[in-house]
Parts: sequence; structure tokens; C-alpha cells
Amino acid sequence: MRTLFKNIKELIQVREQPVSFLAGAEMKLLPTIKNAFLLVENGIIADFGKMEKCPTILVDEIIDTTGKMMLPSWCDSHTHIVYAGNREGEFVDRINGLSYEEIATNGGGILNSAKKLQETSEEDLYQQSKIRLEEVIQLGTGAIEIKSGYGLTVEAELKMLRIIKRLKENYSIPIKATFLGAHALPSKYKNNKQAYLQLLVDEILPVIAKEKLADYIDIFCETGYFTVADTESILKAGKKYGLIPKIHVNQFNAIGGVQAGVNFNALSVDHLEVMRNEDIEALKNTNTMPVALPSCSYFLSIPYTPARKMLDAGLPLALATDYNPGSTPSGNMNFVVSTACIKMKMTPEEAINAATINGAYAMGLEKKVGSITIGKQANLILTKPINSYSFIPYSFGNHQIEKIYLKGEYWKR
Ligand SMILES: N=CN[C@@H](CCC(=O)O)C(=O)O
Ligand SMILES: [Zn+2]
Repeated sequence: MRTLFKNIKELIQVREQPVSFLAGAEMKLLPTIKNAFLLVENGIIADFGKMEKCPTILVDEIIDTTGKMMLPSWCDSHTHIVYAGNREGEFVDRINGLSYEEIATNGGGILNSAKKLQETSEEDLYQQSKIRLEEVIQLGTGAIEIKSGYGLTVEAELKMLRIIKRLKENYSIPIKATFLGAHALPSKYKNNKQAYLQLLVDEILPVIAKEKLADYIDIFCETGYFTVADTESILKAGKKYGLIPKIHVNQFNAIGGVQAGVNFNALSVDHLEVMRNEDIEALKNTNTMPVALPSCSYFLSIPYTPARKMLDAGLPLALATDYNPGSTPSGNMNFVVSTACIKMKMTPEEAINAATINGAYAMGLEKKVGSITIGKQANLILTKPINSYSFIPYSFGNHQIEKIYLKGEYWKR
């Protein structure tokens, strides 16, 4: 099957030479080709260039995209889209003055979602999760990471991971799974944290390895949740089973989670709303991708990751949604890109780089997606007619997507 996209007003994020990720000043550059063509063969990008060089070979379909732009789909490297029900009651509680921490201390928060999930059948949970996955694909996400962490029992954590596996099997976008058993301490273990961590290590990790249920391991390293020592012990245990760390750190407090992640060669350290100079220093010249989650800052009214400071210090940065029922009930990468520009002062070039190639790197998919490069999967966004790509973040609260193509084929819910 060959599809030729012709007369593309601007083909965005063109990388003839593949890049793994971009850092510091490199992020200011977003290579494009104006008046371009793109050829897709059997779901893979086979060729692209200026219209003058458009091949005249036989194709199955020609799509004229005059006036419209194309870019690689968004790469959302941090989500929790497998969850049961919602937490709009807590949203109202926060409006009325309670803090996120106070709600969690009163038995709400993650434990509230865990209770709901434990009571939900695997089939029902799959149906709820699939709706969210389709919703974000329609919003331009073409590769996604999904975490467990709302189960908090052996049975419920495995139920979540098996659902992620089923989503992987049933959808054509790349999906990576992360084991986040150490997301919160279940009430049953309130006075015995070590026993809960041991349960994760002894009873869940071996099953994950046997059934190949996860690629990555995560922990919520935060005051009131899990300490740096807990983080080190869980990452060590995960490493024995080949699980690479991608961890929640520095959301409310900087307690050394960034350093622990770097020491364990984490693929990413995520949240980073609170960053000390030493945290920025620790990330320099490492392979660990810092990931910012601006929709979470927006929804909880907490600080935004200091992107400007980090990029000006030469660090890379990826952007992701954090789609979850508590801190970010939105999986809209278009909003994330806009908010990064508006609130974090990232340029449109930096934000698009952070939401595509750097997001791909943050889930180990940089060879497969995240740029217009020959050999990569043709997961693409075709925009509505727009004048410049800056209109994408400018038109916040809206999106400029006309059509989605997955493996080169038009995708509709
Ligand atoms: N911070 C930890 N976990 C999620 C939120 C969990 C929840 O409130 O349900 C996050 O990434 O924001
Ligand atoms: Zn998260």
C-alpha cells in the first residue's frame, strides 16, 4: 500500500539524519520543508522532500493537502489512562479550599481511585480505558506510555497491566507499559511500608517479568509517599527484571529523587515542578530525559516546571500530559504544547520538539516515531489550513487537527 501526500504547505519536524533527542539550544530549531510531499509505503515513511522532486511512481492513493501542514503525531510519554470512574468530587473540594495533600490525607486521592479500580471488572475497566485512548488518538497522540498504580493490590495491579497489554494488541499506535505499584501506600499497610514494598517485589515483579507486562518501573518519590531510600530499593528490584526506571519526582518537594533517578540511569524523571539548582546540575550530561507535565500544574495550580531555566542550562525537556483522574483529567497534548508556550515560555519550536522527538525518547521510541524520518512509522497529524505552525500553540483550548493518520492510514474513532 502506497500513499502520497502532495502539496503539503509545510512538513514539520523533518529529520533526514535521525536524532535521539534534542537539548538546550538545539531545541530552538524545528526543521521543516515548505511545499512538500510525503510518501508512505506499508505504514512506513518511505520518502519526502520538496514538491519539485515529487516522485511520479504508481501509488494507491494521492492526498492533496494544499494549505495544510503535516507533523509527526504527539508522543505522550507519561499517562495513567487506565483508571475507573472519576474524582470530580475532589475537584470541587479543592475549589472550596482543600489542598491536594489534604484530600489525600483524608483517604481521597490515589487511594480513592484504587478503591474504585479494585471494584471494577477487567472488562469494564478495559472499556473505560479504551475510550480515553481513542479520545487522545483523535487529539493527535500517536505513541503513548501508560502506567499502573491505581491497583495497589497484587490482583488489581496485574489487572491494570493486562489491560495495557490488551490495548497494545488492539491499537496500532506504539504503547509502553510502566509498573507503578509504589504510587501510594494502601491503608492496610499504613504502618508497614516495607511489607508493601516487599509485596511488590516478591509477588508482582516476577509475574510482570513472566508475562512481559511492563517495560518500565516507576515510583512516586515524594514527601508523604515514598522516600529516596524506597525509590532506590524499588528501582534496584526492577533492574533485576530488566525494568528501566521512569519516575515521579519533585512534584511538591525536592528530596533527592532526581539524583536517585540519574544514579539508576532512569530513562526519564517526570513532574519537576520544584527544581533546585543541584537538580538541574544532576541532569547535565546524562541520558535521563526531564519530563514536564504542564496540564498538571494548570489543574492543581502548582508551579510549572522551570523550563526556561532548564533549557538555558543546556538540558533537554519532554512534554507529556499525565492524564489521570486526580491531578490531570485531560490527555490533550495540544493543550500541553500551548500551555508550555504560554506559561513556561517555551518557544513553539521548543514545545513541538519536546512533544514529539523528546517525548519519543522518554519512552524508548525515538527510532520508531517522533519525527519525519525515512523508516519511521507514519503516525501523522494533518492540520486544518493554517498560516504558520505557531498557530498550533497560539490557538489554545482548541486544536488545529483536521485528520489523523496512523501507519499512513486515515484514522477515525
Ligand atoms: N503524582 C502522582 N501521581 C499522579 C496523580 C495521582 C492522582 O492524584 O490520582 C500524577 O502524576 O500527578
Ligand atoms: Zn503521573
